[in-house]
Amino acid sequence: MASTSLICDTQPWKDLKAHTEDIKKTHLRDLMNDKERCESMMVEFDGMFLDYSRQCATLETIDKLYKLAEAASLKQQINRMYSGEHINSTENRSVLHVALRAPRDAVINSDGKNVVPDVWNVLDKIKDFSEKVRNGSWVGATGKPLKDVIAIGIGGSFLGPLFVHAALQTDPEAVEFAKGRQLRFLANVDPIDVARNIAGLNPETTLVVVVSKTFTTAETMLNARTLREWISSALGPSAVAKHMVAVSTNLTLVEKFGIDPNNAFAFWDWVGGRYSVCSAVGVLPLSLQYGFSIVEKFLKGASSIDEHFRSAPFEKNIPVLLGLLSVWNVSFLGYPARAILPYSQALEKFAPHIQQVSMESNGKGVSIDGVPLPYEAGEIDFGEPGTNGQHSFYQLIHQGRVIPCDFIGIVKSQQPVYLKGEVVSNHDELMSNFFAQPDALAYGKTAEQLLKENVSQHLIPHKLLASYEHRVTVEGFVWGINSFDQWGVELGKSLATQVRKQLNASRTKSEPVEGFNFSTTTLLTRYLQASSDIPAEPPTLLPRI
Ligand SMILES: O=P(O)(O)OC[C@H]1O[C@H](O)[C@H](O)[C@@H](O)[C@@H]1O
Repeated sequence: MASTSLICDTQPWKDLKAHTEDIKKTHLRDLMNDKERCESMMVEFDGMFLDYSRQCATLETIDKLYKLAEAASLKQQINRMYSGEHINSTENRSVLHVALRAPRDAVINSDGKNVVPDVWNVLDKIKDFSEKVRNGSWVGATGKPLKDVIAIGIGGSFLGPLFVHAALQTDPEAVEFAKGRQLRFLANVDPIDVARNIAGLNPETTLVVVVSKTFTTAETMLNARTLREWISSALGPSAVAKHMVAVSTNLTLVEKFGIDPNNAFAFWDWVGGRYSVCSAVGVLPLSLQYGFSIVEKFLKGASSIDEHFRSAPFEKNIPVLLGLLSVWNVSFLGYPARAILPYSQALEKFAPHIQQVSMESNGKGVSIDGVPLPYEAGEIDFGEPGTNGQHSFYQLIHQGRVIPCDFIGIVKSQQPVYLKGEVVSNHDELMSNFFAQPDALAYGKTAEQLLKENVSQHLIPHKLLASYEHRVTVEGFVWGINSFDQWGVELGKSLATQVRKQLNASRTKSEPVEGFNFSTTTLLTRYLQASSDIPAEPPTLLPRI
Protein backbone atom coordinates (compact mmCIF):
# COMPACT_ATOMS: atom_id res chain seq x y z
CA MET A 1 0.00 0.00 0.00
CA ALA A 2 1.11 3.56 -0.64
CA SER A 3 1.83 5.26 2.66
CA THR A 4 -1.22 7.51 2.82
CA SER A 5 -3.73 5.02 1.45
CA LEU A 6 -6.19 3.43 3.83
CA ILE A 7 -6.94 -0.24 4.20
CA CYS A 8 -10.64 0.42 3.60
CA ASP A 9 -9.84 1.45 0.02
CA THR A 10 -8.45 -1.98 -0.84
CA GLN A 11 -10.40 -4.68 -2.65
CA PRO A 12 -10.13 -7.24 0.20
CA TRP A 13 -11.74 -4.75 2.61
CA LYS A 14 -14.56 -4.11 0.12
CA ASP A 15 -15.00 -7.85 -0.39
CA LEU A 16 -15.30 -8.39 3.33
CA LYS A 17 -17.86 -5.58 3.56
CA ALA A 18 -19.96 -7.29 0.91
CA HIS A 19 -19.47 -10.65 2.58
CA THR A 20 -20.77 -9.27 5.88
CA GLU A 21 -24.28 -9.25 4.45
CA ASP A 22 -24.14 -13.02 3.81
CA ILE A 23 -22.82 -13.71 7.27
CA LYS A 24 -25.54 -11.69 8.92
CA LYS A 25 -28.09 -14.04 7.38
CA THR A 26 -26.30 -17.09 8.80
CA HIS A 27 -27.02 -18.40 12.28
CA LEU A 28 -24.12 -19.52 14.39
CA ARG A 29 -26.11 -22.61 15.36
CA ASP A 30 -25.95 -23.76 11.74
CA LEU A 31 -22.27 -22.92 11.44
CA MET A 32 -21.61 -25.02 14.53
CA ASN A 33 -23.17 -28.04 12.81
CA ASP A 34 -20.51 -27.98 10.11
CA LYS A 35 -17.88 -30.32 11.53
CA GLU A 36 -15.31 -29.62 8.85
CA ARG A 37 -15.57 -25.88 9.52
CA CYS A 38 -15.24 -26.32 13.27
CA GLU A 39 -12.27 -28.65 12.91
CA SER A 40 -10.35 -26.18 10.84
CA MET A 41 -11.08 -23.47 13.38
CA MET A 42 -8.99 -25.10 16.08
CA VAL A 43 -5.31 -24.34 16.49
CA GLU A 44 -2.82 -25.58 19.02
CA PHE A 45 0.59 -24.31 20.01
CA ASP A 46 2.80 -25.12 22.98
CA GLY A 47 0.05 -25.93 25.42
CA MET A 48 -2.43 -23.35 24.16
CA PHE A 49 -5.52 -24.47 22.33
CA LEU A 50 -7.59 -21.94 20.42
CA ASP A 51 -11.09 -22.81 19.26
CA TYR A 52 -12.62 -19.99 17.24
CA SER A 53 -15.50 -21.97 15.81
CA ARG A 54 -18.01 -19.87 17.76
CA GLN A 55 -16.98 -16.78 15.85
CA CYS A 56 -19.59 -15.52 13.45
CA ALA A 57 -17.42 -16.46 10.49
CA THR A 58 -17.18 -19.07 7.78
CA LEU A 59 -14.08 -20.52 6.18
CA GLU A 60 -14.69 -18.06 3.38
CA THR A 61 -14.54 -15.23 5.93
CA ILE A 62 -11.21 -16.45 7.22
CA ASP A 63 -9.88 -16.70 3.71
CA LYS A 64 -10.96 -13.15 3.00
CA LEU A 65 -9.30 -12.02 6.22
CA TYR A 66 -6.01 -13.52 5.05
CA LYS A 67 -6.37 -11.48 1.87
CA LEU A 68 -6.96 -8.41 3.98
CA ALA A 69 -3.80 -9.23 5.94
CA GLU A 70 -1.93 -9.42 2.67
CA ALA A 71 -3.29 -6.05 1.58
CA ALA A 72 -2.12 -4.62 4.91
CA SER A 73 1.33 -6.20 4.35
CA LEU A 74 0.92 -7.87 7.71
CA LYS A 75 3.79 -10.32 7.27
CA GLN A 76 6.17 -7.55 6.22
CA GLN A 77 5.00 -5.37 9.11
CA ILE A 78 5.70 -8.14 11.61
CA ASN A 79 9.16 -8.59 10.09
CA ARG A 80 9.80 -4.87 10.29
CA MET A 81 8.94 -4.96 13.99
CA TYR A 82 11.29 -7.86 14.71
CA SER A 83 14.11 -6.32 12.73
CA GLY A 84 14.02 -3.15 14.82
CA GLU A 85 12.74 -0.71 12.21
CA HIS A 86 11.29 2.47 13.65
CA ILE A 87 7.69 1.35 13.19
CA ASN A 88 6.62 3.71 15.98
CA SER A 89 7.09 6.49 13.49
CA THR A 90 5.47 9.33 15.43
CA GLU A 91 8.01 8.81 18.20
CA ASN A 92 10.72 7.58 15.81
CA ARG A 93 11.37 4.39 17.78
CA SER A 94 11.72 0.66 17.32
CA VAL A 95 9.16 -1.57 19.00
CA LEU A 96 11.11 -4.41 20.50
CA HIS A 97 9.44 -5.79 23.62
CA VAL A 98 10.16 -9.21 22.08
CA ALA A 99 13.86 -8.56 22.79
CA LEU A 100 13.08 -8.43 26.52
CA ARG A 101 12.45 -12.14 26.60
CA ALA A 102 14.79 -13.29 23.84
CA PRO A 103 17.33 -15.99 24.71
CA ARG A 104 20.79 -14.81 25.74
CA ASP A 105 22.33 -15.77 22.37
CA ALA A 106 19.65 -14.13 20.18
CA VAL A 107 20.51 -11.17 17.97
CA ILE A 108 17.94 -8.39 17.75
CA ASN A 109 19.11 -5.08 16.40
CA SER A 110 17.90 -1.60 17.06
CA ASP A 111 19.71 1.18 15.22
CA GLY A 112 22.45 -1.22 14.18
CA LYS A 113 23.12 -2.48 17.71
CA ASN A 114 22.26 -5.89 19.12
CA VAL A 115 20.15 -5.07 22.18
CA VAL A 116 20.01 -8.58 23.64
CA PRO A 117 23.30 -8.28 25.64
CA ASP A 118 21.96 -5.06 27.26
CA VAL A 119 18.76 -6.88 28.18
CA TRP A 120 20.69 -9.70 29.81
CA ASN A 121 23.02 -7.31 31.67
CA VAL A 122 19.97 -5.87 33.40
CA LEU A 123 18.44 -9.31 33.99
CA ASP A 124 21.71 -10.50 35.57
CA LYS A 125 21.80 -7.40 37.73
CA ILE A 126 18.21 -8.04 38.85
CA LYS A 127 19.01 -11.66 39.63
CA ASP A 128 21.98 -10.61 41.74
CA PHE A 129 20.17 -7.81 43.55
CA SER A 130 16.98 -9.77 44.22
CA GLU A 131 18.98 -12.70 45.60
CA LYS A 132 20.85 -10.37 47.95
CA VAL A 133 17.63 -8.84 49.22
CA ARG A 134 15.95 -12.22 49.55
CA ASN A 135 18.85 -13.92 51.35
CA GLY A 136 19.41 -10.97 53.66
CA SER A 137 22.83 -9.91 52.44
CA TRP A 138 21.30 -6.58 51.36
CA VAL A 139 19.70 -5.15 54.48
CA GLY A 140 17.93 -1.95 55.45
CA ALA A 141 19.46 1.03 57.24
CA THR A 142 18.99 -0.54 60.69
CA GLY A 143 20.39 -3.90 59.61
CA LYS A 144 17.06 -5.66 59.22
CA PRO A 145 16.22 -7.77 56.15
CA LEU A 146 13.86 -6.16 53.65
CA LYS A 147 10.92 -8.53 53.47
CA ASP A 148 8.29 -6.19 52.08
CA VAL A 149 8.30 -4.39 48.75
CA ILE A 150 6.13 -1.51 47.60
CA ALA A 151 6.32 -1.00 43.83
CA ILE A 152 5.26 2.53 42.90
CA GLY A 153 4.12 2.95 39.31
CA ILE A 154 1.04 3.53 37.19
CA GLY A 155 -0.31 2.42 33.79
CA GLY A 156 2.18 0.14 32.11
CA SER A 157 4.47 0.44 35.09
CA PHE A 158 1.81 -1.18 37.24
CA LEU A 159 -0.88 -3.20 35.46
CA GLY A 160 1.32 -5.90 33.91
CA PRO A 161 3.32 -6.63 37.07
CA LEU A 162 0.09 -6.65 39.10
CA PHE A 163 -1.47 -9.14 36.69
CA VAL A 164 1.49 -11.52 36.94
CA HIS A 165 1.70 -11.12 40.71
CA ALA A 166 -1.98 -11.98 41.02
CA ALA A 167 -1.45 -15.03 38.82
CA LEU A 168 1.49 -16.30 40.87
CA GLN A 169 -0.02 -15.73 44.29
CA THR A 170 -1.57 -19.19 44.44
CA ASP A 171 0.92 -21.03 42.26
CA PRO A 172 2.26 -23.75 44.59
CA GLU A 173 5.88 -23.34 43.52
CA ALA A 174 5.78 -19.53 43.62
CA VAL A 175 4.07 -19.58 47.03
CA GLU A 176 7.02 -21.49 48.47
CA PHE A 177 9.46 -18.91 47.14
CA ALA A 178 7.37 -16.01 48.46
CA LYS A 179 7.11 -17.22 52.05
CA GLY A 180 7.44 -14.42 54.57
CA ARG A 181 7.47 -11.73 51.90
CA GLN A 182 4.90 -9.20 50.67
CA LEU A 183 4.63 -7.29 47.40
CA ARG A 184 2.29 -4.32 47.16
CA PHE A 185 1.57 -1.89 44.35
CA LEU A 186 1.06 1.83 44.84
CA ALA A 187 -0.44 3.36 41.72
CA ASN A 188 -3.03 5.97 42.49
CA VAL A 189 -2.01 9.44 43.54
CA ASP A 190 -4.98 9.37 45.90
CA PRO A 191 -3.44 9.51 49.40
CA ILE A 192 -5.78 6.71 50.37
CA ASP A 193 -3.68 4.39 48.20
CA VAL A 194 -0.55 5.50 50.08
CA ALA A 195 -2.26 4.86 53.41
CA ARG A 196 -3.37 1.42 52.28
CA ASN A 197 0.08 0.55 51.00
CA ILE A 198 1.98 1.48 54.12
CA ALA A 199 -0.65 0.01 56.43
CA GLY A 200 1.03 -2.50 58.71
CA LEU A 201 4.46 -2.06 57.12
CA ASN A 202 7.57 -0.92 58.91
CA PRO A 203 9.94 1.35 56.95
CA GLU A 204 12.84 -0.58 58.49
CA THR A 205 11.89 -3.74 56.61
CA THR A 206 10.42 -2.16 53.47
CA LEU A 207 12.04 -1.70 50.09
CA VAL A 208 10.43 0.80 47.72
CA VAL A 209 10.82 0.30 43.98
CA VAL A 210 9.97 3.39 41.93
CA VAL A 211 8.91 2.20 38.49
CA SER A 212 8.52 4.79 35.77
CA LYS A 213 9.67 4.68 32.17
CA THR A 214 9.95 8.45 31.96
CA PHE A 215 10.48 9.20 35.66
CA THR A 216 8.28 12.23 35.13
CA THR A 217 4.78 10.81 35.62
CA ALA A 218 3.18 13.17 38.12
CA GLU A 219 1.37 10.53 40.17
CA THR A 220 4.34 8.23 40.47
CA MET A 221 6.76 11.00 41.36
CA LEU A 222 4.50 12.40 44.07
CA ASN A 223 4.02 8.92 45.51
CA ALA A 224 7.80 8.40 45.35
CA ARG A 225 8.42 11.65 47.23
CA THR A 226 5.77 10.69 49.76
CA LEU A 227 7.36 7.32 50.50
CA ARG A 228 10.83 8.87 50.50
CA GLU A 229 9.53 11.10 53.27
CA TRP A 230 7.97 8.11 55.03
CA ILE A 231 11.36 6.39 55.06
CA SER A 232 13.58 9.35 55.85
CA SER A 233 11.34 10.68 58.62
CA ALA A 234 11.53 7.31 60.32
CA LEU A 235 15.11 6.29 59.56
CA GLY A 236 16.95 9.44 58.49
CA PRO A 237 17.66 10.71 54.96
CA SER A 238 20.64 8.42 54.40
CA ALA A 239 18.30 5.40 54.70
CA VAL A 240 16.92 6.20 51.23
CA ALA A 241 20.02 4.62 49.65
CA LYS A 242 19.17 1.26 51.19
CA HIS A 243 15.39 1.44 50.96
CA MET A 244 14.69 2.89 47.52
CA VAL A 245 15.62 1.60 44.10
CA ALA A 246 14.30 2.52 40.65
CA VAL A 247 13.34 1.11 37.27
CA SER A 248 13.44 3.60 34.42
CA THR A 249 14.74 4.57 31.00
CA ASN A 250 15.71 7.94 32.45
CA LEU A 251 18.66 7.26 34.75
CA THR A 252 19.56 10.96 34.92
CA LEU A 253 16.28 11.78 36.62
CA VAL A 254 16.61 8.74 38.87
CA GLU A 255 19.88 10.13 40.18
CA LYS A 256 18.43 13.60 40.52
CA PHE A 257 15.68 12.17 42.66
CA GLY A 258 18.30 10.85 45.05
CA ILE A 259 18.48 7.19 44.10
CA ASP A 260 21.97 5.82 43.53
CA PRO A 261 22.32 4.96 39.80
CA ASN A 262 23.89 1.68 40.92
CA ASN A 263 20.50 0.83 42.36
CA ALA A 264 18.65 1.69 39.17
CA PHE A 265 17.53 -0.91 36.67
CA ALA A 266 17.38 0.31 33.12
CA PHE A 267 15.16 -0.33 30.17
CA TRP A 268 14.96 1.36 26.81
CA ASP A 269 12.81 3.65 24.70
CA TRP A 270 12.05 0.77 22.34
CA VAL A 271 9.87 -0.74 25.09
CA GLY A 272 6.40 0.80 25.22
CA GLY A 273 5.15 1.28 28.79
CA ARG A 274 2.20 -1.05 28.30
CA TYR A 275 4.53 -3.67 26.81
CA SER A 276 7.10 -3.39 29.59
CA VAL A 277 6.14 -6.13 32.03
CA CYS A 278 8.99 -8.33 30.75
CA SER A 279 11.54 -5.56 31.37
CA ALA A 280 12.82 -4.61 34.82
CA VAL A 281 9.37 -3.03 35.30
CA GLY A 282 7.93 -6.46 36.05
CA VAL A 283 11.04 -8.58 36.47
CA LEU A 284 12.46 -6.63 39.42
CA PRO A 285 9.44 -6.55 41.75
CA LEU A 286 8.43 -10.08 40.82
CA SER A 287 11.96 -11.42 41.35
CA LEU A 288 12.08 -9.76 44.76
CA GLN A 289 8.86 -11.53 45.67
CA TYR A 290 9.26 -14.92 43.99
CA GLY A 291 12.93 -15.22 43.04
CA PHE A 292 14.43 -14.75 39.61
CA SER A 293 14.07 -18.41 38.58
CA ILE A 294 10.26 -18.19 38.59
CA VAL A 295 10.34 -14.99 36.57
CA GLU A 296 12.76 -16.50 34.08
CA LYS A 297 10.18 -19.19 33.30
CA PHE A 298 7.76 -16.41 32.57
CA LEU A 299 10.18 -14.84 30.08
CA LYS A 300 10.73 -18.19 28.37
CA GLY A 301 7.00 -18.75 27.89
CA ALA A 302 6.55 -15.32 26.35
CA SER A 303 9.53 -15.93 24.09
CA SER A 304 7.96 -19.13 22.81
CA ILE A 305 4.90 -17.15 21.66
CA ASP A 306 7.17 -14.46 20.15
CA GLU A 307 8.82 -17.07 17.97
CA HIS A 308 5.44 -18.55 17.05
CA PHE A 309 4.06 -15.11 16.12
CA ARG A 310 7.12 -14.33 13.99
CA SER A 311 7.32 -17.61 12.13
CA ALA A 312 4.05 -19.59 12.12
CA PRO A 313 1.94 -19.47 8.95
CA PHE A 314 -1.12 -17.30 9.43
CA GLU A 315 -3.58 -20.22 9.50
CA LYS A 316 -1.76 -21.63 12.54
CA ASN A 317 -0.67 -18.36 14.11
CA ILE A 318 -2.69 -17.74 17.28
CA PRO A 319 -2.05 -13.97 17.66
CA VAL A 320 -2.65 -13.39 13.94
CA LEU A 321 -5.94 -15.30 14.04
CA LEU A 322 -7.02 -13.48 17.19
CA GLY A 323 -6.14 -10.15 15.63
CA LEU A 324 -7.85 -10.76 12.30
CA LEU A 325 -10.99 -11.99 14.03
CA SER A 326 -11.04 -8.89 16.19
CA VAL A 327 -10.80 -6.69 13.10
CA TRP A 328 -13.65 -8.71 11.61
CA ASN A 329 -15.80 -8.22 14.71
CA VAL A 330 -15.10 -4.50 15.05
CA SER A 331 -14.85 -3.23 11.51
CA PHE A 332 -17.20 -5.52 9.64
CA LEU A 333 -19.73 -6.94 12.08
CA GLY A 334 -19.77 -3.66 13.99
CA TYR A 335 -19.33 -5.05 17.50
CA PRO A 336 -17.48 -2.36 19.46
CA ALA A 337 -16.81 -4.31 22.67
CA ARG A 338 -14.97 -7.47 23.63
CA ALA A 339 -15.27 -9.39 26.90
CA ILE A 340 -12.24 -11.15 28.35
CA LEU A 341 -13.47 -13.95 30.56
CA PRO A 342 -10.81 -16.07 32.22
CA TYR A 343 -12.28 -18.98 34.15
CA SER A 344 -9.47 -18.67 36.64
CA GLN A 345 -9.29 -16.45 39.68
CA ALA A 346 -5.51 -16.39 39.22
CA LEU A 347 -6.12 -14.37 36.05
CA GLU A 348 -8.29 -11.81 37.83
CA LYS A 349 -6.04 -8.92 36.73
CA PHE A 350 -5.68 -10.06 33.13
CA ALA A 351 -8.58 -8.02 31.74
CA PRO A 352 -7.47 -4.75 33.38
CA HIS A 353 -3.98 -5.25 31.97
CA ILE A 354 -5.24 -6.06 28.48
CA GLN A 355 -7.51 -3.05 28.69
CA GLN A 356 -4.43 -0.83 28.68
CA VAL A 357 -2.47 -2.92 26.17
CA SER A 358 -5.36 -2.91 23.75
CA MET A 359 -7.25 0.33 24.33
CA GLU A 360 -4.22 2.57 24.69
CA SER A 361 -2.61 0.95 21.65
CA ASN A 362 -5.45 0.85 19.19
CA GLY A 363 -7.80 3.54 20.42
CA LYS A 364 -6.87 5.88 17.57
CA GLY A 365 -8.80 8.09 15.20
CA VAL A 366 -6.09 8.66 12.58
CA SER A 367 -3.90 6.39 10.51
CA ILE A 368 -0.19 6.14 11.11
CA ASP A 369 0.22 8.82 8.43
CA GLY A 370 -2.21 11.16 10.14
CA VAL A 371 -5.18 10.52 7.85
CA PRO A 372 -8.54 10.55 9.73
CA LEU A 373 -9.96 7.03 9.75
CA PRO A 374 -13.33 6.53 8.04
CA TYR A 375 -13.74 3.35 10.13
CA GLU A 376 -13.46 2.66 13.81
CA ALA A 377 -10.30 1.16 15.29
CA GLY A 378 -9.85 -0.43 18.69
CA GLU A 379 -12.43 -2.06 20.88
CA ILE A 380 -13.83 -1.62 24.36
CA ASP A 381 -12.24 -4.34 26.44
CA PHE A 382 -13.70 -5.39 29.74
CA GLY A 383 -13.87 -8.54 31.75
CA GLU A 384 -14.01 -10.41 34.99
CA PRO A 385 -13.12 -13.93 35.93
CA GLY A 386 -15.81 -16.54 35.45
CA THR A 387 -18.00 -17.43 37.15
CA ASN A 388 -18.25 -14.05 38.90
CA GLY A 389 -19.12 -12.26 35.67
CA GLN A 390 -22.01 -14.67 35.08
CA HIS A 391 -23.74 -13.17 38.10
CA SER A 392 -23.04 -9.67 36.96
CA PHE A 393 -22.97 -8.58 33.31
CA TYR A 394 -23.50 -11.80 31.31
CA GLN A 395 -27.22 -11.18 31.02
CA LEU A 396 -26.56 -8.30 28.66
CA ILE A 397 -24.34 -10.53 26.53
CA HIS A 398 -26.94 -13.29 26.49
CA GLN A 399 -29.88 -11.20 25.52
CA GLY A 400 -29.03 -7.54 25.27
CA ARG A 401 -26.17 -6.97 22.85
CA VAL A 402 -23.79 -9.03 20.79
CA ILE A 403 -20.40 -8.94 22.46
CA PRO A 404 -17.60 -11.18 21.22
CA CYS A 405 -16.14 -13.02 24.20
CA ASP A 406 -12.79 -14.63 24.91
CA PHE A 407 -13.45 -17.60 27.15
CA ILE A 408 -10.18 -18.65 28.75
CA GLY A 409 -10.13 -21.97 30.55
CA ILE A 410 -7.33 -23.70 32.40
CA VAL A 411 -7.00 -27.46 32.37
CA LYS A 412 -5.39 -27.89 35.78
CA SER A 413 -6.15 -25.77 38.80
CA GLN A 414 -3.32 -24.29 40.82
CA GLN A 415 -5.20 -25.32 43.97
CA PRO A 416 -7.32 -28.40 43.24
CA VAL A 417 -10.08 -29.26 45.71
CA TYR A 418 -12.33 -32.32 45.57
CA LEU A 419 -14.77 -32.52 48.44
CA LYS A 420 -15.89 -35.94 49.56
CA GLY A 421 -19.46 -36.63 48.50
CA GLU A 422 -19.49 -33.98 45.76
CA VAL A 423 -20.27 -35.03 42.19
CA VAL A 424 -17.36 -33.16 40.65
CA SER A 425 -14.22 -31.40 41.89
CA ASN A 426 -14.42 -27.67 42.53
CA HIS A 427 -12.36 -27.02 39.41
CA ASP A 428 -14.68 -29.22 37.36
CA GLU A 429 -17.58 -27.19 38.67
CA LEU A 430 -15.85 -24.03 37.47
CA MET A 431 -15.07 -25.62 34.11
CA SER A 432 -18.66 -26.83 33.70
CA ASN A 433 -19.55 -23.18 33.47
CA PHE A 434 -16.65 -22.50 31.13
CA PHE A 435 -17.93 -25.09 28.69
CA ALA A 436 -21.61 -24.25 29.11
CA GLN A 437 -21.54 -20.49 28.69
CA PRO A 438 -20.02 -20.29 25.18
CA ASP A 439 -22.62 -22.69 23.89
CA ALA A 440 -25.40 -20.86 25.65
CA LEU A 441 -24.24 -17.77 23.81
CA ALA A 442 -23.59 -19.44 20.47
CA TYR A 443 -26.90 -21.16 20.32
CA GLY A 444 -28.70 -18.13 21.63
CA LYS A 445 -27.76 -15.21 19.47
CA THR A 446 -24.16 -14.04 19.85
CA ALA A 447 -20.76 -14.63 18.38
CA GLU A 448 -17.85 -15.40 20.59
CA GLN A 449 -14.57 -17.04 20.74
CA LEU A 450 -13.34 -19.85 22.89
CA LEU A 451 -9.79 -19.92 24.00
CA LYS A 452 -8.70 -22.82 26.09
CA GLU A 453 -5.42 -23.23 27.83
CA ASN A 454 -3.71 -26.52 28.42
CA VAL A 455 -0.57 -25.63 30.21
CA SER A 456 0.97 -26.10 33.64
CA GLN A 457 0.08 -23.37 36.09
CA HIS A 458 2.98 -20.94 36.14
CA LEU A 459 3.26 -21.00 32.38
CA ILE A 460 -0.19 -19.56 31.92
CA PRO A 461 0.18 -15.80 32.24
CA HIS A 462 3.05 -15.11 29.88
CA LYS A 463 1.72 -17.11 26.96
CA LEU A 464 -1.59 -15.38 27.26
CA LEU A 465 0.17 -12.09 27.69
CA ALA A 466 2.39 -12.42 24.63
CA SER A 467 -0.51 -13.72 22.52
CA TYR A 468 -2.67 -10.75 23.46
CA GLU A 469 0.15 -8.24 22.97
CA HIS A 470 0.68 -9.55 19.46
CA ARG A 471 -3.05 -9.66 18.74
CA VAL A 472 -3.20 -5.93 19.40
CA THR A 473 -0.24 -5.44 17.08
CA VAL A 474 -1.92 -7.41 14.30
CA GLU A 475 -5.06 -5.31 14.61
CA GLY A 476 -3.05 -2.10 14.52
CA PHE A 477 -1.13 -3.21 11.45
CA VAL A 478 -4.33 -4.09 9.61
CA TRP A 479 -6.10 -0.88 10.60
CA GLY A 480 -3.01 1.05 9.51
CA ILE A 481 -2.58 2.90 12.78
CA ASN A 482 0.35 3.44 15.12
CA SER A 483 -0.36 1.11 18.05
CA PHE A 484 2.69 2.34 19.90
CA ASP A 485 2.05 5.97 20.69
CA GLN A 486 -0.57 7.51 23.01
CA TRP A 487 -1.05 11.17 22.23
CA GLY A 488 -4.54 11.28 23.73
CA VAL A 489 -3.12 10.41 27.13
CA GLU A 490 -0.57 13.19 26.74
CA LEU A 491 -3.34 15.76 26.27
CA GLY A 492 -4.91 14.70 29.58
CA LYS A 493 -1.52 15.11 31.26
CA SER A 494 -1.00 18.64 29.98
CA LEU A 495 -4.51 19.68 31.03
CA ALA A 496 -3.82 18.30 34.51
CA THR A 497 -0.71 20.49 34.63
CA GLN A 498 -2.87 23.56 33.93
CA VAL A 499 -5.30 22.57 36.67
CA ARG A 500 -2.48 21.91 39.13
CA LYS A 501 -1.05 25.38 38.45
CA GLN A 502 -4.45 26.95 38.95
CA LEU A 503 -5.07 25.13 42.24
CA ASN A 504 -1.69 26.21 43.51
CA ALA A 505 -2.22 29.83 42.46
CA SER A 506 -5.71 29.95 43.95
CA ARG A 507 -4.66 28.37 47.22
CA THR A 508 -1.46 30.32 47.76
CA LYS A 509 -2.30 33.66 46.14
CA SER A 510 -6.12 33.56 46.07
CA GLU A 511 -6.02 33.93 42.29
CA PRO A 512 -9.43 33.46 40.63
CA VAL A 513 -9.97 30.47 38.38
CA GLU A 514 -9.27 31.56 34.81
CA GLY A 515 -8.75 30.09 31.36
CA PHE A 516 -11.13 27.14 31.65
CA ASN A 517 -14.57 26.63 30.18
CA PHE A 518 -17.68 27.55 32.16
CA SER A 519 -18.26 24.08 33.51
CA THR A 520 -14.69 23.47 34.66
CA THR A 521 -14.44 26.96 36.11
CA THR A 522 -17.60 26.37 38.15
CA LEU A 523 -16.44 23.00 39.37
CA LEU A 524 -12.91 24.16 40.22
CA THR A 525 -14.24 27.17 42.08
CA ARG A 526 -16.64 25.07 44.11
CA TYR A 527 -13.91 22.56 44.83
CA LEU A 528 -11.53 25.27 46.04
CA GLN A 529 -14.23 26.78 48.26
CA ALA A 530 -15.33 23.51 49.76
CA SER A 531 -11.81 22.28 50.48
CA SER A 532 -10.29 25.54 51.70
CA ASP A 533 -10.44 24.51 55.35
CA ILE A 534 -8.40 21.34 54.90
CA PRO A 535 -4.98 22.06 56.40
CA ALA A 536 -1.83 21.21 54.46
CA GLU A 537 -0.17 18.21 56.07
CA PRO A 538 3.32 16.98 55.44
CA PRO A 539 3.38 13.44 54.13
CA THR A 540 4.81 12.12 57.38
CA LEU A 541 1.43 12.80 58.93
CA LEU A 542 -0.28 10.32 56.64
CA PRO A 543 -2.14 7.82 58.74
CA ARG A 544 0.00 4.99 60.05
CA ILE A 545 -2.32 2.04 60.25
O1 LIG B 1 6.16 4.50 33.25
P1 LIG B 1 5.74 5.93 33.19
O2 LIG B 1 6.65 6.77 32.37
O3 LIG B 1 5.60 6.48 34.60
O4 LIG B 1 4.33 6.00 32.51
C1 LIG B 1 3.17 5.47 33.06
C2 LIG B 1 2.03 5.58 32.05
O5 LIG B 1 1.93 6.95 31.71
C3 LIG B 1 1.00 7.30 30.70
O6 LIG B 1 -0.29 7.19 31.18
C4 LIG B 1 1.15 6.49 29.46
O7 LIG B 1 0.10 6.74 28.59
C5 LIG B 1 1.19 5.02 29.80
O8 LIG B 1 1.46 4.28 28.63
C6 LIG B 1 2.27 4.76 30.80
O9 LIG B 1 2.30 3.39 31.09
